[in-house]
Amino acid sequence: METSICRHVPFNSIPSSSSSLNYTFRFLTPSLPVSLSSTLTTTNHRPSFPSLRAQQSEASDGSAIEADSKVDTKEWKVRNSQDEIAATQGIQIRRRPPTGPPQHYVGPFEFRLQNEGNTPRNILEEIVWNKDVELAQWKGKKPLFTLKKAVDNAPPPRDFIGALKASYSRTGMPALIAEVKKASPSGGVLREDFDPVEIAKAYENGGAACISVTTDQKYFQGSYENLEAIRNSGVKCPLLCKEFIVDAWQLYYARAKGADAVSLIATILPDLDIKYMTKICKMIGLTVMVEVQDANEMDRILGIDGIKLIVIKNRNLETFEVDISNTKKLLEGERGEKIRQKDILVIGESGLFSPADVAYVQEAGVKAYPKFVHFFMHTGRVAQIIVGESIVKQKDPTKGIAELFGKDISVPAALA
Ligand SMILES: O=C(O)c1ccccc1NCC(=O)[C@H](O)[C@H](O)COP(=O)(O)O
Repeated sequence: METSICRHVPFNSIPSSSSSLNYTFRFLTPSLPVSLSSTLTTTNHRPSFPSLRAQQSEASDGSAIEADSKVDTKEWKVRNSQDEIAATQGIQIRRRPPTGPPQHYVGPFEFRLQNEGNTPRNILEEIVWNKDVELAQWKGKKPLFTLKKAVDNAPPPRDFIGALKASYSRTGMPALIAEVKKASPSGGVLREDFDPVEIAKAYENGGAACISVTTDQKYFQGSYENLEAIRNSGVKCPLLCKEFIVDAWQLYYARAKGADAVSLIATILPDLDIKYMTKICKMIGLTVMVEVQDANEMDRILGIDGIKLIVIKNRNLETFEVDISNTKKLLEGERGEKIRQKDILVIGESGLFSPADVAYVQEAGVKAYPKFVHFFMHTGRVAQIIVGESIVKQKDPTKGIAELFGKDISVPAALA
């Protein structure tokens, strides 16, 4: 193995409060999270910070190579500092492969084996690394300023939360966000004859409140074209763009393609990114939900102001294990109380296949209120669910919804 090194210090042992890291962070991004600072400037698969590059080139006595080397070093430190900040919040997913330091780097704190650890540790990390490469290509083709124009011309955002509440009030059962997805890493290809618009219409006819559309191409065989086609097809249900969002560019793109809502994944995104992305969503009219899978993530998100929708995932994205009691666990005790106080809507997600599963998550987080109060109370309990596999696999997804709920929840013709 090639080495540039004499001693190996594990990544986590680099002092996260080192002045060099803090300096780099402030220098590049006075007010934005590091990961978002690249939104406006990245054009290839490695974030290059042109303004910094320009400054460095001017500062060196005309030596472009030396300047490039310094910039590479700074970029490398910035990327690593991103992961360090995330790690302090319990985030294990590394946003990019931790490639070794640039050739000329002689760091004050660390020496490292080159290429060590450049294999994703799990499927989620692999998806995120791939997203980074994909995004660089997309951004090259559609820079942010062109997207901003497209957002201005997009069909107006619809009331995602209103649709969920209306459905729950109508049926007394969790409002369904029905997922249009062709394949998934855990389930493989779920449906060969996949017509996204037909499936979305079948869901709407079956009583879905909202529709989730997976847009990741490589792992879910989804696309933004599917999202756009459903939006333009006359389907009235508000649309969730189900993506692995790692960059604000994706928010603009989702809105431009007609999305009404997006989901942010706490397993991937540090708090600062979530706060910043939430602000952007508000600006462009997207409803935000944040997905959590454990108590630490739930506590982090409950500490962020302005989050109105929390998705509790029953599938561990790192291991694929499904455990629907996760929803119940995360709503117990003080957490449940805080959710009620903050007026947050909870969505149960993944692994729901039967009326018993739906009833189980519906009961999760329920306090001992009289039944008629439950009927009007959306917060603090699971009054909405996201379901993909169990209904998309059915020959007739409309019937699939009735089977999932154990009854017909479609909107009566007189109300439609
Ligand atoms: O579903 C997967 O295999 C998967 C793997 C890695 C990351 C995310 C994954 N799923 C994303 C989703 O959000 C699911 O599509 C959603 O929870 C619906 O789940 P289900 O009803 O079990 O299809």
